[in-house]
Amino acid sequence: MKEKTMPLYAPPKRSAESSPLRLGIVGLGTVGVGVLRLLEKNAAVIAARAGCALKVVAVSSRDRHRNRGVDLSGYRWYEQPEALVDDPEVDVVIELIGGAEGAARSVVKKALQAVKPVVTANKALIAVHGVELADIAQKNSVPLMFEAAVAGGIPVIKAIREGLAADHLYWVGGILNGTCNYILSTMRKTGRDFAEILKEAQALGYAEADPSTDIDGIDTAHKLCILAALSFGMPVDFSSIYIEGIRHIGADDLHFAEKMGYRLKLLGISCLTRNGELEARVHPCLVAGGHPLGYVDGVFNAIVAKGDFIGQLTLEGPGAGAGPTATAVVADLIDVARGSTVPVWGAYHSGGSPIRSVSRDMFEGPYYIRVDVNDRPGVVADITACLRDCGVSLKSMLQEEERYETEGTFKNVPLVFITHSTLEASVMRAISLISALPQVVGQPVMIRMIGHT
Ligand SMILES: NC(=O)C1=CN([C@@H]2O[C@H](COP(=O)(O)OP(=O)(O)OC[C@H]3O[C@@H](n4cnc5c(N)ncnc54)[C@H](OP(=O)(O)O)[C@@H]3O)[C@@H](O)[C@H]2O)C=CC1
Ligand SMILES: N[C@@H](CCO)C(=O)O
Repeated sequence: MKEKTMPLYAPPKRSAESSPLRLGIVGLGTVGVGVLRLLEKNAAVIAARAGCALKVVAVSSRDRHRNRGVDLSGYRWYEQPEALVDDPEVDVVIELIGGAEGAARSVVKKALQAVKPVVTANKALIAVHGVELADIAQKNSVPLMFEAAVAGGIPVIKAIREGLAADHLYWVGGILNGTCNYILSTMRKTGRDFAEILKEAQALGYAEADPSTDIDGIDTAHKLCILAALSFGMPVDFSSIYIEGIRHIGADDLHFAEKMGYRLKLLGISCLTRNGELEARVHPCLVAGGHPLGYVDGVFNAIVAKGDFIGQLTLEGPGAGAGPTATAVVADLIDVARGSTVPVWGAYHSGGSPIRSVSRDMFEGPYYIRVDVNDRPGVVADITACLRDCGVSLKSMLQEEERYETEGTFKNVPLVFITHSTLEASVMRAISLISALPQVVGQPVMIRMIGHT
């Protein structure tokens, strides 16, 4: 057995048992203000569970004069978030700025180097610089906590790192971005426009400062990177994760998916392959009816974990927004106050390079392929010949009544094919042959699928 490399963490020193744990918050946006409100409203229950009061003493944000709807007069204000770390009365630093670089990174690094516990909701930072930060935290025996970084209010990090600590997990993934799930499920239910629904998600405080981070799948990949690291006990190289967002998803594909008994979700999926390699990917995915992820709608997130002894476990709840995210941040603060901590990646190990995901050629599963064609005799035979030549087996096919404009005497119609489980490399080859057929209009659309379990 490997020697444990991380000494036990001692709770931050307070002047007396009864004295409060003193907090400094950098970033007073959706989550920062949510944390202030929660700490104030639930102060008594939080103190009872933490063993001491949690008291905010200092804050920092960009604009001192912005009305945030909360009274900040009782806190010391820092123009520079790094200066807050130097405040000797700040026991714990709470980073709620966001972003993998800039002030968020320098504040967290500085706090850990100063042996001040850090609580953050910043998945970008942990996914991209987690290895470096975890090394500092472990070297200094200081907690680096990030429950809020994955799936907002769902305590998934605690569940995986502590609740499932005894099991060998081999699959973990799910719906990890509230904004995308809100957009896709609202589009499906209302038929409304993508851009309009995105604006709504922004107004509700779900979206990242730059919402392309959400809709291009990057936020999901950040969270997946953290989940995979915790599930498989070692850091994951973020740059190796395959990422595809939801910009290209149109009403047609939502319609066909529904008609064929599937729901379209943006999923983050990570698993160990038959060869024991890591597979980590983010992409829109058709989920079969009856699958636990199929009916998770709106801003809700859900995570499925599979392990040798647990079997399959699903956690579902609000994945974004001020209230849910604040509960995760404050739960971490309570752990810090109690002096309880766990190794950052869930296992005591001596470090090592982050593991990389296999490439997309190796992905395996069923696929949905939509091809818009000029409806001439033999077109289906030509397409299925391409699939046959690439070793791709068909499970089902759908052709609706023609709905497209006429072109000459033949109409353009969408054909939808669902394949049996197959290698992505074969599907990509087949699609490139299909797109070269003269009857094919535009580019075929390919969407990955997962089955019932
Ligand atoms: N919103 C959500 O539902 C969730 C968010 N998160 C994560 O929580 C973190 C915060 O997100 P959220 O509250 O939504 O973000 P917001 O954009 O609402 O707030 C960010 C805050 O950081 C402040 N800020 C930005 N740059 C600096 C800087 N250089 N120095 C000091 N303060 C700065 C801003 O200041 P000012 O207000 O003065 O402009 C603002 O108050 C992010 O890491 C995000 O990914 C995690 C889970 C859910
Ligand atoms: N922008 C993120 C916030 C929660 O991490 C989301 O929509 O899920």
